[in-house]
Amino acid sequence: MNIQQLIDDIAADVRPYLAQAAPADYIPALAGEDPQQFAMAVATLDGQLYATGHSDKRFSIQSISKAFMLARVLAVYGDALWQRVGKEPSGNPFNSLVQLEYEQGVPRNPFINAGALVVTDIALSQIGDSSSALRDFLREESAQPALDFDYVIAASESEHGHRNAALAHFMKSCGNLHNNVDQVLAHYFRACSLRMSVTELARAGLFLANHGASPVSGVQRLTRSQAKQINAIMLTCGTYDAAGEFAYRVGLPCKSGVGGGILAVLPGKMSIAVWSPGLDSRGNSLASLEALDRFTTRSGESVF
Ligand SMILES: NC(=O)CC[C@H](N)C(=O)O
Repeated sequence: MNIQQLIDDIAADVRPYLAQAAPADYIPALAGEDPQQFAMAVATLDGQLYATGHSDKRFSIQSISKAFMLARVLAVYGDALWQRVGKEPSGNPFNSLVQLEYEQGVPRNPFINAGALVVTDIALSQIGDSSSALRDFLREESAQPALDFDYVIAASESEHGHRNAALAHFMKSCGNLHNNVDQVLAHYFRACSLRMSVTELARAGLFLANHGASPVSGVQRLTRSQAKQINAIMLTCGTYDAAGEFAYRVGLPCKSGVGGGILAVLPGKMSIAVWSPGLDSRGNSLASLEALDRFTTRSGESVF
């Protein structure tokens, strides 16, 4: 398979979709991204890196940070995590409040916002400065020491983050947040604001493709079994209430973010990152989904 040719063709094919979607506007600092941008990168376990489009442009990774934060917390805290958050698909939007009250403040999974707030809370208790630890982790895993937060985006989200604050306060009232609510929210928003390019993201995802062992840093980040667990949760919950459609069309564990990025993992082979800021109605990048669908369909590669 000629991966470079394939992703160049895909970049051309998805161009019509770029005009059909708009960036997230509930975080005002994200709304200004030009929706005509598209980038895709593939990092393989045999050390190759392929890229097309605006592949050096850094964007806000938003909820893709949830996959890395979960990896950090699972590594240090282990299965005790699952007493505080579930691992079932929610079937609801990522910022939904309604299920949380029925289920006594225990979020369905770590990839909806409520679940990520709990994971952040555990990270604060176990690791300390959870957002800086995540930034340092991603600097190592992308071999890019200059990666950083976007403080403007973090502040914009903090100012408008009333839903996340509602989720966090509700969970605090149920006893499922142990740290100060404002502190948890600040670390969560900062982690979401991290800026990375698709090439950096594809490289950073390689430890998930390589059964927990990072070919970039040389560190065993997760056990083989934990890497399988995270990939499984990405497949079933990583794209919220579109996880069924992603499994059907793409057939890879994926984690999306409202910045327009999606990280996809083909265990044993490669990590793929796609970015285009325009979102569909469920908060996933429209062109990135189209690109991943074409990638697995044309290459015949998927977990199925
Ligand atoms: N799906 C997302 O990327 C959501 C992340 C965003 N920071 C939020 O909390 O709303």
